[in-house]
Amino acid sequence: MIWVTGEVDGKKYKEPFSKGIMSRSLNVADIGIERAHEIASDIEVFLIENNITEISSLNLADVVLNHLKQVDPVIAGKYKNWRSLRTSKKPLIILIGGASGVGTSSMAFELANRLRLKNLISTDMIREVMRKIVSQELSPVIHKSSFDAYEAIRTPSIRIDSVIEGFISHVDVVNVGIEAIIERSVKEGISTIIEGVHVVPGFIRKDLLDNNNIIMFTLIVEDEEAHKQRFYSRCRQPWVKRSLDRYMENFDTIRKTQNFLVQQAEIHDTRIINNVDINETIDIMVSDILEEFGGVENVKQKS
Ligand SMILES: Nc1ncnc2c1ncn2[C@@H]1O[C@H](COP(=O)(O)OP(=O)(O)O)[C@@H](O)[C@H]1O
Ligand SMILES: O=C(O)[C@@H](COP(=O)(O)O)OP(=O)(O)O
Repeated sequence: MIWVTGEVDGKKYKEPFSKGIMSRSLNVADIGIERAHEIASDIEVFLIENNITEISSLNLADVVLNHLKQVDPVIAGKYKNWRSLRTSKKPLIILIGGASGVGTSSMAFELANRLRLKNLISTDMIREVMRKIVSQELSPVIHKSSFDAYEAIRTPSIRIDSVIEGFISHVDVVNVGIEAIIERSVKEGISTIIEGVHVVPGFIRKDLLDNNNIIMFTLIVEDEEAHKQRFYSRCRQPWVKRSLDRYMENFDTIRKTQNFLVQQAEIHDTRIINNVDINETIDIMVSDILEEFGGVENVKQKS
């Protein structure tokens, strides 16, 4: 048996070396699960051949890194960045926004798996809690969807486009919940992914964005037909209760919200990803995250 030792809050721990845990951590460097298993086995053989029965997690990471450098320097670089990210003193907060149907929940789930993050929050759920607290009379817009909130606007229209006005009023309320989750994640030191249509560039308080390891993505589906197709595929799943007709009837307003999200992302320098291929989207997100935070000690470097 090979033991891996470590220390948390001054307390020492010891656990058996597991090829499963190691290959999952290697997968973060984007090498595929089979290759990750092979490398984990190679590392085990190396430890056995060198009569190592106990190794600290830090030294183990060095063994892995040295091995990866011989196998593939690019993978070694990604693994190194990932290690820095894991040892960062600030939690990582990933925000994924995009109009209804573009794939924010699917991509957030995939990303959580890839980065081994356990805290995944949907803004639809934040909104649902808010709906129980804030009556329809007080805030009619949050009792609607983001794309038809304009139907609930009571005040005289102040913007040329009422759909966008409704969208802004709707998001503005849910955004309070998003900020609260960011604050709590920072306070507790928990890395978190927050996803949904309510993640809009320019809405989240600047001080929160500036002082923490926060990265935001705006997902889009450029092609209209492909975007429609996403609703078909979502509604085909037997457990999904949302009606396809409702999204098809509101498709034009959903596209308008997407245009607004793109505008906001451009103004606020947020990465826009055309979410066509799942793997490509994940690769872009992971590489942006590693690039932005992989090499830093704790807080994002400001230019
Ligand atoms: N890159 C992609 N390629 C193909 N299908 C996708 C992709 N991203 C998401 N989907 C599918 O599109 C549908 C809508 O995705 P979902 O994550 O529910 O969107 P959202 O949360 O943004 O409304 C789902 O059936 C999902 O499996
Ligand atoms: O408000 C909105 O645009 C959608 C967002 O959810 P997703 O389609 O992104 O999951 O919520 P809905 O009211 O349709 O349940």
